[in-house]
Amino acid sequence: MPQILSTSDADFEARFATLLTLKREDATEVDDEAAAIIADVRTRGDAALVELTERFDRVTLTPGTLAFSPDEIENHIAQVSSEDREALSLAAARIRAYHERQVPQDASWTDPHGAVLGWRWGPIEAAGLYVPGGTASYPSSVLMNAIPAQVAGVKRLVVTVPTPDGIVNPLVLLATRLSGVDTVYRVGGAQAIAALAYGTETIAAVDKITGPGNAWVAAAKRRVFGRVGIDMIAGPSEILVIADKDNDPEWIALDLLSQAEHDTDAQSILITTDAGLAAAVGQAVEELLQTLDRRDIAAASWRDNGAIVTVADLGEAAALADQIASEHLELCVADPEALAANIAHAGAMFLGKWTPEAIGDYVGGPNHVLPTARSARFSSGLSVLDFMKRTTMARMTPAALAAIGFAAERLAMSEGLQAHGQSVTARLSRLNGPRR
Ligand SMILES: NC(=O)c1ccc[n+]([C@@H]2O[C@H](COP(=O)([O-])OP(=O)(O)OC[C@H]3O[C@@H](n4cnc5c(N)ncnc54)[C@H](O)[C@@H]3O)[C@@H](O)[C@H]2O)c1
Ligand SMILES: N[C@H](CO)Cc1c[nH]c[nH+]1
Ligand SMILES: [Zn+2]
Repeated sequence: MPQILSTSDADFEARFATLLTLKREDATEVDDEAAAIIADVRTRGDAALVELTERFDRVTLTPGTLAFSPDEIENHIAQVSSEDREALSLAAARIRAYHERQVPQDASWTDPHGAVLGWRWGPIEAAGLYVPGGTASYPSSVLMNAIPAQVAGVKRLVVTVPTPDGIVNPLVLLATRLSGVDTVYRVGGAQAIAALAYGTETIAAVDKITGPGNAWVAAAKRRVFGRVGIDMIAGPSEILVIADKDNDPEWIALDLLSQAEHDTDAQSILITTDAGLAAAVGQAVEELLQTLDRRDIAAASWRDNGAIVTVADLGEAAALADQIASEHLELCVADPEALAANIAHAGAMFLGKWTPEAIGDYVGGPNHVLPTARSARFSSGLSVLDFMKRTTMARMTPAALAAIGFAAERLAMSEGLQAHGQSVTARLSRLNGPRR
């Protein structure tokens, strides 16, 4: 059974606080396991990758077969049906059009003293894109990672993807072709993150790692941050649906299950103002669960991490939503824009009952690599900006230096940093002659 809560319950606060801690995403044991895997890959490189891939994905590789060869890629792609090609191309086109609007502008201006100031944007050089593949395959995640990177102008794009039992979805490889990926490595989990961060004999280290994954992937990304950049913590999926009484319980139940079926560590929560809808959705979830191929995963996620919360009004719902800061937030209410205006924290919002979260997973256009485990309180979904850096620019003229340099001298003196101050003084002296 999922958690059944009401804000009118005497123990609501305590139970809600527990709900916020249910996900295993940052559990200590997962973190310890990820740390051990990273240390192993750092020490033993390819040999560790080969061994860990055999242990976790049941695939026997050699350093020479860690990467898909161009011929293998072509042979897999040849199997893709025209219907699947068309669907993937439509998704790619919409994702590209959305992300092209994110390209930032350089800026440059002359201030009143004549100093030229501004900033310049440029791409990072090499990105490692993690594409999950442990229990499901994610061609859509290839597009969501690689298209913003390509739009940003990243020079080297590599993908790592686990291939359990040696199986790869050919659409994953087609997606890499559609989005400018240079190399695809069949490695997953914390070991893939370690290889991208530290490099091995075969896999060259990258500057930044992006992409979603399970709890081990998320923990590994946390750990390698600093050695390389990371986009965010994009761990096991989450959905929060806020619904009023005018909803079809089956639609809401399917939306909750759409994220529960990703992972036993996923989390699906319904907040509703209507007790009748709460009960009907609870029942619909139980019935629909039985029809899903991935019912074992979805049932475990719903049972262990799921919740149905009844609230007095949408104001209460908004306040709880900000605390949950869910990866996905569906607003199935009469005036979703008004409710959205009251909520600050969510990875992505889906407005109105005709916008199922799954549209955002595939073809909406916005990115589906999104912050989880409450990190939407301080981070955003993947974008072109994640693959770019901003460098500030400043050019002083003698007049500008003469006008503002004295303040730098004073501040340097107060910090006790003599060379700083003198680097300004030396120039001012040239302008004005030595000062007494
Ligand atoms: N937040 C997002 O933006 C987003 C987007 C898409 C998918 N996801 C999430 O991605 C995840 C995909 O998970 P997945 O498992 O299918 O694929 P995955 O590729 O993330 O993980 C598979 C790998 O996990 C490692 N692993 C599994 N069990 C382990 C263990 N006991 N110890 C150490 N390592 C272990 C293995 O190396 C395996 O190759 C799901 O949680 C899904 O919800 C999140
Ligand atoms: N819902 C996932 C993000 O949490 C993304 C995805 C890809 N395919 C299906 N779903
Ligand atoms: Zn999904």
